[in-house]
Amino acid sequence: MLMQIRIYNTLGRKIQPLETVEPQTVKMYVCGPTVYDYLHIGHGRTFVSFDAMVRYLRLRGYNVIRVQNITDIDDKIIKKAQETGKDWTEIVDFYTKDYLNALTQLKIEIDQHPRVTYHIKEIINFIQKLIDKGHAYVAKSGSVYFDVDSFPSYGLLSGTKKEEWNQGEEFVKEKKNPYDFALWKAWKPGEPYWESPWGKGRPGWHIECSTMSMRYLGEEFDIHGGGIDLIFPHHENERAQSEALLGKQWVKYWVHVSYLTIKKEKMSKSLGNIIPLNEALKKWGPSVLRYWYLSSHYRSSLDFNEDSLDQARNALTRLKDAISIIRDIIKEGPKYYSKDEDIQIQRNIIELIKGFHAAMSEDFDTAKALSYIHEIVSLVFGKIQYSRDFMSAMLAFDALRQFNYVFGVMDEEFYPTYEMLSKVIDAVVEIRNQLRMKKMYDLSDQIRAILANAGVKVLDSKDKSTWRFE
Ligand SMILES: Nc1ncnc2c1ncn2[C@@H]1O[C@H](COP(=O)(O)OP(=O)(O)OP(=O)(O)O)[C@@H](O)[C@H]1O
Ligand SMILES: [Zn+2]
Repeated sequence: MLMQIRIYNTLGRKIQPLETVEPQTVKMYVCGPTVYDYLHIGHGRTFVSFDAMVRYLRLRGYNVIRVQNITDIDDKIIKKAQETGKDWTEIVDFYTKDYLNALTQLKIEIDQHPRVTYHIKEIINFIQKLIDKGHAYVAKSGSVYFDVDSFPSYGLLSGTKKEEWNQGEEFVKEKKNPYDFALWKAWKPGEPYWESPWGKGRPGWHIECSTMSMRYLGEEFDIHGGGIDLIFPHHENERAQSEALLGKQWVKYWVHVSYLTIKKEKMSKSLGNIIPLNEALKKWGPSVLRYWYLSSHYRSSLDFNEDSLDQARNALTRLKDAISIIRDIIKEGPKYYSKDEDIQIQRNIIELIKGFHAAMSEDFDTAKALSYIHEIVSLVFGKIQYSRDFMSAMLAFDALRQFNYVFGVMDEEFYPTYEMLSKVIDAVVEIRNQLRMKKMYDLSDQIRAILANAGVKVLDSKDKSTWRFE
């Protein structure tokens, strides 16, 4: 029996067994960025944390559908356009590229990147239904607000009370209650707009995520996530709108990643203490960043300092060294006998792999999972490297392969890319060419045989050799 996966649900504030809506399938929606500026490493932490969850679920055989939206219309975008004198679409296109590029570098594959402005029709339909059901009202200006009093369990997700429901929007007299929030914002001169039954305007922030998640994941889905700053008001509002529309439970598990901090303060554009993600990627590379992010549990805060990144880099190097030792032992081939001590080590490794899964299964505790991997690595350096026991090496290799499937920090070690391989083969073929020109045919034939043995066929013509995989 595989270990049951359990997950902390902000709704209810406890760890619960993961029971999915559809068997063996997890549908997940994560709130993506508002594309008005470069991403910082705080954003990266949230996205990589969810990526590790997705990878672990896949390792455990779940089909995972992952949607992560792009907020491409918002007050912040309009403000940035006004400040820079650029068109808002130019701002959006530029920072969307920065975001997608960061995801690619961080090896995060999203299945669907819905953009708000591509879903205006669906958003308008959603709002209209809320009005028809008496959960929303059109104000004098043409803005539409959600009537919070019409949704009795408002505040349940965030555990907040009425006194705390200030929506952070400027106080608008036309609202029934100050805590009502905008579903549709009436047009103001100089702003982009779309036509709607209530006049020109644009969608509010919260309605977009309700509409797009429901469109791609259905009326009931498993995980809705983001950073903890989104619990209130964003997710509270999303839940209110969606459950008001559906009249039933919408999301099963609300999952939130804690802050990345710097000097113990939230990293945030408004506080001016950010480290741009693209700079960090240049300085440390995606694998070190991923390793560093995942060396803490997603529900604890993670404080940035250069030393801890250097430590991550060293730990990763040690892992890579362990893999090369393991590979050498595996290359030596199976043994016909293992000593008692080796059998003990083999059993240890199996227990450590179980520990890895137990940690990942208990609310995706990557920090604890990593500690089991370190123990395996210590066995490689301390024992297996000397015993050269084949089965111990195979088990350690399997552990590291599973670890990497989740952490995604040593892909080159396990799956060299075509690009990388072809560069190496090009170099070898070029050296062989030079040997042929010097008429050193013995050596060049030897190289051809070695390549053939590795599945690479060398094709000689008069003055040039090419190659292809057999
Ligand atoms: N310091 C941080 N640590 C972890 N996650 C963060 C941090 N800052 C933002 N996030 C998360 O990144 C995602 C995208 O955030 P969003 O675009 O709303 O950020 P933002 O509000 O523009 O950023 P900032 O908070 O710097 O102003 C959200 O899920 C958010 O919770
Ligand atoms: Zn959202």
